[in-house]
This record gives sequence, structure tokens and C-alpha cells, in this order.
Amino acid sequence: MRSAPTARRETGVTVLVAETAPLDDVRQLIPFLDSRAPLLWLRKGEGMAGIGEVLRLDFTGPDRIEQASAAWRATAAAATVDDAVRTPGTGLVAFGTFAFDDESTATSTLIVPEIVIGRRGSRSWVTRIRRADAPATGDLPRPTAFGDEYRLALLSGQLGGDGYRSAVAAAVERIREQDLSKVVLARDLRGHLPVESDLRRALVELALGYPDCWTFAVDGLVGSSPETLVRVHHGTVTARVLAGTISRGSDASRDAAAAAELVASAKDQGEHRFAVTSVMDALRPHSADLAASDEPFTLKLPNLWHLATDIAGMLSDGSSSLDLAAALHPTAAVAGTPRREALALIRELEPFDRGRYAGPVGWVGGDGDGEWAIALRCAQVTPDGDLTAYAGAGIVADSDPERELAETTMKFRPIMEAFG
Ligand SMILES: C=C(O[C@H]1C=CC=C(C(=O)O)[C@@H]1O)C(=O)O
Repeated sequence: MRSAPTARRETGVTVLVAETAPLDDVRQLIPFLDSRAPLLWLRKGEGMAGIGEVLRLDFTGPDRIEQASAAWRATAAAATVDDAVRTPGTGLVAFGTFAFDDESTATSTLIVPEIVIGRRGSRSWVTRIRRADAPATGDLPRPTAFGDEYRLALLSGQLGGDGYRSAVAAAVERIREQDLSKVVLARDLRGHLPVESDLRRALVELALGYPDCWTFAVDGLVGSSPETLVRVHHGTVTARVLAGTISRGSDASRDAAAAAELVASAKDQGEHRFAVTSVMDALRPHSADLAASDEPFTLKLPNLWHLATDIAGMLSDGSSSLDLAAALHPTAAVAGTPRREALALIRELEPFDRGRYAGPVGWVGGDGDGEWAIALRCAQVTPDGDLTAYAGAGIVADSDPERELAETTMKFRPIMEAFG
């Protein structure tokens, strides 16, 4: 006779039980969230809200994503799952956020919520997750009213406008002199949120303002990213590469002219090519038929245009979404080319640790499928309300410091609108 499962196996793996059941249509996910510790993954009204925390797995160091992949595989293998809905995001899931730099002091984390409320297409569901030795509960959280409105001043942090222009100029010089083609340099804004601020207010602003982006909240990292690092679903892999940016025009004809200027820009096309090559090179060993859309297309966001390329293929080696995030990170859209030299220059010219900015953020399911974005257009909020936001731009040989500074200002807009 098999003995009842205990919560922790001798191997140190926590044994979880996950049960997914259909729900009547849930139109709004954000009101269900915890106001100070929201877990969210949302695009075009579809996604998942996580409530509570049944398991947290923390990682640091150069192999943080590989460690997370292995720990998650073990956790999923030990879990019992009863999934009556069977769509991406049902069954066992973890939300995750990873530090950008191998040497970052920021922890990389997978969080398994106690409850997931999800919505995809016409289907809504609830997943309850518990440790195997804990009793099952049937209560469903209720949406709650939002806390008071707030506005905070977001001010230049460790790298202000002048410092950023100088850093870009230094990078351009280095690119002209050395064996470096592209480096992505970021600057920071800082602010402080009043005690008890309801982060759901910022999430509503982001989700309504940027519906085509991934609006996310994981362990205080809050934002709306347009860039899909990798998505794995039933043996297929997809990615959306962005690099090359121009601001939206003030009327329809200026806007069309801006998009045309972006397509015609040799500088932006070059910057974009580096990013596509880095993603193709990282994914090719995992997919025999990997293909990229022919020419970059223009992706319209409320604040700017990006050059974009979609990549898709069948997986040939059973990699999980975390395995592929590990293979891809950091792409040339957030680091540069060649990667090692670009990372060294970032460490030299940026006077801060990027934390989770520009790292993978997303979710993974018990079968390893999942969706990961690059954490852009985001801010990290600490439990005592300190907020740091970063935005960067790809620097190549003919970059102009003033224009790159203006580009970072545009990229801060989602966070300025949500918090400022
Ligand atoms: C580094 C950022 O954006 C990247 C993604 C899209 C376009 C980019 C660019 O044109 O420079 C950047 O590579 C950021 O938003 O902080």
C-alpha cells in the first residue's frame, strides 16, 4: 500500500497538489490580486492572477535559470495534478523573475501561488495549489475595492541625463575602437511609494494603456513589456525580437512617416539584426525548422514604434520554456554584440546593478511550457515602497547621445503614466 504523500520528500522537493476547475467567465483579473504582492501575467485581457504563495524557490549566480529549470522539473515531477480545463496556464504553475546579470545581488525567484484565477479565450478557471500535507480548501478569493489613488515623483537615479549622454558617447567611442558592434545602455529613475499603496492601480493603468504588451507583476517587479523572450506550447517555440525604435508621430501622416523612417534607418536595421541573430543562434540547437519572418515589421505601441521580427519553430529536444530562457538570456536586444564584451562595458558604464530589469519574467507550467517576456518598461518596488525603474537603448557606431537619451525617456512613459 502506498503511504500518503508528505509535503517534503527526502530529496528536499516540496510535494504539491494542484487542482484546476472551470469558472464562470471572469472578466477582470486584477481586482482579485493582493494589493501589495500581486502576481500577474496579462495580455489583451487574457492571462493569470496569482493569489497567496505556497512555494518560493530562490536562485542566484550565473546558472540561476538552469538551477530554476532543474528545481522546477523536480517540483513538477513530485506534484499531483488534477486539471479539468487543460489550456496553457492551467494545472501547476509558477510565476518567475530573473536577475539580468550573473553577478547581480537581486534574487531570481519562482513563486507558486495558492490560487490562480485564469482566463483564455472563452474559458476561465481556478487552480488551487497546496502542499500535499495541507487540507484542501474550497474558498475562492473575492475581488476587493482598490486603495486610494497615489502619485509619486520619479527622479533621476544614479545615472542622470548628462551621465547617460556621456555613457553613450563613451560607448560609441569604444565601438569605433574595439571589437564591439552594439551595447545596450540603461539609466534609472527612482521614487518612493506611500505606505499601503495599492499596486493594482498601476497594473490597471498598464493593462489599459498597453493592452498588446505583457503586463506583469512578480515579486514587486511591475511593468508592461512588448518583447516575448520565448513561448513554448505543445512542442512549438516562438519569440518576438524587438530592437530599433522611433517615437510616434503627432498626427497620422507624421506617424506613418516615422514608421517609414524607422524601416529605412540603416542604424536601426543594424541594431535589429544583431538582436535577431542572437535569438536565432540561441534557439537553433533546440529547433530543426526554426524560421524568422522575412523582413522586420513595424510594431506600433502607444508611445513608440519598434522594428520587430517573429521567430517560430518546432522543438526538437523537449526543452522547457525555462531551458530556452536560459539559452537565450541575455539577447542582443538588452546586452549587445558580442555578448561578453557588451556585458563588460555595461558593468563599466552603468553605475548600478540592473536587478531584474531586462531579465526574463513570466510563468512556467508543470509540463515546462510557458511564456517569458524580457522585463522592459518596468519598475521594481521593494516592500517598504522604494521604486526603481530602468530604460535602455541599443548603442551602435552611429548612435547620437541626445537621441538615445530621448529614446529612454519614451521608454519610461508606461511607468511614468502608471506611477508618476
Ligand atoms: C532596452 C530596452 O529596449 C530594448 C527593446 C526594444 C528596443 C530597443 C532599442 O531600440 O534600443 C532595446 O533593444 C528598454 O526598453 O529598456
